Order: sequence, then C-alpha cells, then structure tokens
Amino acid sequence: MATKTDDRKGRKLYAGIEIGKGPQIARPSREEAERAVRTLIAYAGDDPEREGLRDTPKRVVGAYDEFFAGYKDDPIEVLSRTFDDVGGYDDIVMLRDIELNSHCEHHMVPFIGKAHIAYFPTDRVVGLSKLARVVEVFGRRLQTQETMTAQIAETIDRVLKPKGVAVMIEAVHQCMSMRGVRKPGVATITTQFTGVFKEDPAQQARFMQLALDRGRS
Ligand SMILES: Nc1nc2c(ncn2[C@@H]2O[C@H](COP(=O)(O)OP(=O)(O)OP(=O)(O)O)[C@@H](O)[C@H]2O)c(=O)[nH]1
Ligand SMILES: [Zn+2]
Repeated sequence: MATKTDDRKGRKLYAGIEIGKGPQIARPSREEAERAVRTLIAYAGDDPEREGLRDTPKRVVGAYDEFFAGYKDDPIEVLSRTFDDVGGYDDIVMLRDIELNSHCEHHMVPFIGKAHIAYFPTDRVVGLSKLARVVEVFGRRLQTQETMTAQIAETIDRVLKPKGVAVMIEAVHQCMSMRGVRKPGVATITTQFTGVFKEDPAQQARFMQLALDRGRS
C-alpha cells in the first residue's frame, strides 16, 4: 500500500495524515467557533442577530461536534479486540452497504453513500460492528473519498493482519450536486485492495460481485 513512514517520528502516514488519531492540534474555544459562524452568516448576507438566527452559531458548533467526532477516536483501538475462536472458518468476511456520511475536505460539504468491506482472516476475526465503527470514525473527519478508502483498508490490514482486505466506497458528493458543476446523482466509486484481493483476480472478482450484486432484495 502507498503508506509512507515519517522517518523523524517513525509514524505511519497516509497522504500525510497519521493513521490512528487525527492530527493533534490546539483547538479554538467554542466561543471563537461560534463567532466564526456568526461571521459566515453575515457573509452569506443575513443578520446573525435576527431572532431565528440568534442560536444558530451554537447549534452549528454542536453539529460540528457530531459531524467531526472522528478526531476523538482511534480506529486502531476500535479494532483491537479480536476473537480467535472461528471454528475452522476459512473464507472471506464481508459487510455490505455500510451507510456512510462524511464531508469532503475541499468544500466541507457532505458526501453520502455506502461502504463495502471484506477481509480474509488468518486466525483472528473482529466483531462485525467494529468494521462499521471504523467507517464511522473516518467518515467523521475531513478528507477525500480516496484517502478514506485507503485509510479504512490500511487500518484493517495493520491491526488484523489478514490474508487480504478489500474496501469499496460508492458516494454522491453534494459539492458536485448542489454547486459547482451541478451534476446530481453522480456516483463516485473508489476501491482499495491488499493481499489476496490484490494478487488473486478471482478473489477480487468475487468481492466485486458481492459488492455490486444489485439483484439482492
Ligand atoms: N478526488 C476527489 N476530489 C474531490 C472529492 N471531493 C470533492 N472533490 C473535488 O475537489 C475539486 C476541487 O477543485 P478546485 O478547482 O480546487 O475547487 P472548485 O473551484 O470549488 O471546483 P469545482 O467543484 O469544479 O467548482 C473539485 O473537482 C471537487 O469535485 C474527493 O473525495 N476526491
Ligand atoms: Zn467537495
């Protein structure tokens, strides 16, 4: 995978971002953030003191706490509890249609879609919900869809050390629907494969078929 190591600190980086906890930066206070929202309301052309808008900065900052809660969590920790009693199971584990909401780092506008994740365990499996939690952690940060796809695959690969990982994300970017080029409903599809999913075309085809099987109910 295109993982780079920062030699000075020995950290593993992807696209300049540390996998695990997000960048550790000093945060402004809530008051400063609310002031910034008031400025944006005025920039949009409305009166931040108008009754209907008076509590909006507080609400927007509260919404940011939810939209960007992923900076508080470490996805590596999310996956750290594993089970080794798999009763001889020796095949892929796949979660299809994990709902995904995120914000693109270019416009801070939502992109909404689904993630499909498969991994081929060696001797350890992880609780199914934890894979969806990893999507949730990265979804609640700012990034591109490509980075998010790669980071999900890298995290699973690093912690579970499976025979392979496959991740596909399909999403619609509101920055393309509501503004700019204004092409609503365009699906952006990204994939990242490691191990057997990268090396064995049959495994990759199997994943793609399971992910894209539209005949399902
Ligand atoms: N590769 C990639 N591009 C993205 C993603 N989200 C948004 N973008 C794109 O980021 C690009 C930013 O382009 P710029 O020319 O810097 O910004 P802009 O003037 O707002 O571009 P337009 O959207 O074309 O109006 C746009 O082409 C967006 O479609 C993403 O997840 N991955
Ligand atoms: Zn965008």
